[in-house]
Amino acid sequence: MYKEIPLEEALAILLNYTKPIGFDEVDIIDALGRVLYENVVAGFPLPPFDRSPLDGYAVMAEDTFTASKETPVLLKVSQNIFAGNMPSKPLIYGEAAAVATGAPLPAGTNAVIKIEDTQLVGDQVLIFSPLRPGDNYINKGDDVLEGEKILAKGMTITPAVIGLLASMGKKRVKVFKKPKVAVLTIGDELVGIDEPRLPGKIYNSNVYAISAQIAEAGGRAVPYRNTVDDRNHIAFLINDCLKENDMVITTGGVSVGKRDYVKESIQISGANTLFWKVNIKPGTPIVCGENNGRLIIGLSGNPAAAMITFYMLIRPVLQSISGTRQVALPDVTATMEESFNKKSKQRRMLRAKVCWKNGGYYAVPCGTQSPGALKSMLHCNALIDIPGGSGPLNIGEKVKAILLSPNYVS
Ligand SMILES: Nc1nc2c(c(=O)[nH]1)N[C@H]1C(S)=C(S)[C@@H](COP(=O)(O)OP(=O)(O)OC[C@H]3O[C@@H](n4cnc5c(N)ncnc54)[C@H](O)[C@@H]3O)O[C@H]1N2
Ligand code: MOO
Repeated sequence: MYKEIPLEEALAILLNYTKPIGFDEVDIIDALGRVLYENVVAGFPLPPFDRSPLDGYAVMAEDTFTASKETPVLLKVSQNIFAGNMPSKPLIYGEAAAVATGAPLPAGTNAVIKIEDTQLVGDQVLIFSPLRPGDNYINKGDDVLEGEKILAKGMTITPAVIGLLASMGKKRVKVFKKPKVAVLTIGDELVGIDEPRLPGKIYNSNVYAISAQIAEAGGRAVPYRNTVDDRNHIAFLINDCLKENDMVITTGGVSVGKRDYVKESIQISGANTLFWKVNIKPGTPIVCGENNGRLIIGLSGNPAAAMITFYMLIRPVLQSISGTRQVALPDVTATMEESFNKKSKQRRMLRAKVCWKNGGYYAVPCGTQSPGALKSMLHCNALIDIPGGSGPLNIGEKVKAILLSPNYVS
């Protein structure tokens, strides 16, 4: 006999099985969205030399103190330095060096004047405005110091991280290995999207939606062809999947129907059952087993229920295995903009659209809340976490809204 357990307890059980599984070394161009497995210390400063931020003239500011439009200062142009070239000699009083944006500055320079405030006359230049030491001068190490720890293990790789790695001359980077997750969809009624859909049959959408959620959570989905309701065959497939993958997710066949075999198949496969049923609606009959530290998680076949329990229970597990530091989804207090008329005997995750307006978050339930209604997930960017035993929600009521992704809130 299994006891329905709270969501937090189920998550705590699963998080015991989230040891990272090593690292991959990838080209930085392929590293976007991955999680850094190494600390990165700057081997040299950025910029690596004192440089000009402007096209203009490198000068000694002291030479320009008296310069004005009416009484310009005349300096000899001693050299031309383009970006990528080194100065041929140091600067001395009375001289200027023509410099391009990004060019290294010659020793002796302490300021740069932009070309618009000068006029070239033969091999001399008229300076029309005064400079202070340090004006338009970028010091070596202005951005990054040599020996500075610029990137830390556990950071998600963003375009800026990739840029920094490249500016350090790093072509390859160590990233947490993505867990390989097998997706096994179960049900006599299922057909693949490349097969004819005979009467009574439905297309297998879970394999696609769940695989996409796995990718979004930092895993590598390994979709299997849907399988029929056969307890021994499901047990065989679970074991087969475990040979090649770090985790198995199944959908369908977890409730109390005559052909709901997943609980039994987990046992036949030799795995230990960790729990069956979590106090959350939709998705209550979720079942979880473990074999040699690898999880087998059986989700409801109902497409919306499966997606919601994935967000609440599997996403944090995959993120944790793939090295991401922030595991919990953020939640905000939102005001109900429409009512929700049902009572919630069990804890309920209500699909909703949350938006920010007039200085606060507002929530509108997303249409039908039936566990099989997939379209209601379309505009859903949040789940309203309604405690068990709650009455209907009224307009204006404050609720806890779990944001599925901050990027989804408009
Ligand atoms: N007598 C009871 N019946 C049910 C109970 C209960 O407590 N007593 N629990 C209900 C709850 S809650 C849920 S949730 C569902 C869970 O059902 P199963 O996980 O066993 O899923 P199935 O029956 O296999 O399928 C449910 C539904 O989803 C469709 N489905 C299944 N797989 C897919 C797929 N890959 N792609 C798209 N759609 C899929 C399936 O055809 C069914 O319509 O049980 C309740 N019943
Ligand atoms: O738990 Mo289920 O409410 O039908 O998805």
